[in-house]
Amino acid sequence: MKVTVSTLYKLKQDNQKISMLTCYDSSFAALMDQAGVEILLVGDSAGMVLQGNGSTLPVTLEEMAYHVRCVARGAKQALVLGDLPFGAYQASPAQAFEAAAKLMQAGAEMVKLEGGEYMAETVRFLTQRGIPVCAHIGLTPQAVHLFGGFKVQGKTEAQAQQLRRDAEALEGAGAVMVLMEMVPAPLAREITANCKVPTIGIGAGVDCDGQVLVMHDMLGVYPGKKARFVKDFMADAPTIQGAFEAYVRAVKDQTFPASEHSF
Ligand SMILES: Nc1nc(=O)c2c([nH]1)NC[C@@H]1CN(c3ccc(C(=O)N[C@@H](CCC(=O)O)C(=O)O)cc3)CN21
Ligand SMILES: CC(C)C(=O)C(=O)O
Ligand SMILES: [Mg+2]
Repeated sequence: MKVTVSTLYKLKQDNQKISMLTCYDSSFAALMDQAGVEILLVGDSAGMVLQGNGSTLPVTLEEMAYHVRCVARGAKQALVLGDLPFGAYQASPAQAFEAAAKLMQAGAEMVKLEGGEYMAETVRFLTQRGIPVCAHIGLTPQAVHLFGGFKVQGKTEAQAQQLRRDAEALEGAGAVMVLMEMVPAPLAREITANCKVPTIGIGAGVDCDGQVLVMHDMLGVYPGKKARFVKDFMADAPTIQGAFEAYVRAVKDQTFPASEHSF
């Protein structure tokens, strides 16, 4: 059955975990779709794992639209989530709408943007105009140069309080999903409990409503530094299809992420 926003709400209600992987092309999209991955995130991580840059900042909206078109052709059941790239949405709600519309026309069924409370106005602008939005909080990689590296967020009580406010404001503005990256597990658990919409974690512990990994990381083919939250599912799988299936199983039965993958 086609995965929709309602499917995701129902999974949260029923305490069933949601699996998400990044995907950039049609062949992998078909394999992930077959393996039962509910959401294919066309991530701006493409700038790192496909293009070889040291950050996600060089990725353009046109490049993202191209990958969304590729993935949308391979995805039959999975929901296609398109990442808005750096510089395409931060200037104003109107700029964000134009960029989001391009990804929706390319085949995205939801868009993701990075930022906390300060992006609530933009989230409201998009959702009021028919575009489902996933809000990405915690470590927002497009702000890597402000953070001074890909580091855990929300470690001090003041930062934790800000993250709680971020999730609340974005949900209040109409975000249909909240993604938390590099957030201490107990804080992500608390935010998830207080969120009506599903939360997805990466380096945010096992108690989020779902998990996401970058495909190249979980297949063990990314040559860069391996973050703590990464597990190589290819290590114990006979095929790539098997690795995708093992990932979905591990997310569903909550054996991934383990404490060694969490902060
Ligand atoms: N291949 C890949 N995987 C990703 O998960 C990913 C990307 N690229 N590109 C965009 C962002 C950047 N991300 C990253 C990149 C590195 C770390 C990392 O090395 N973290 C260390 C330091 C932790 C700390 O100092 O707080 C770690 O041990 O996890 C984390 C997230 C997550 N995203
Ligand atoms: C790491 C995930 C959440 C992402 O935003 C991406 O792959 O671009
Ligand atoms: Mg991204």
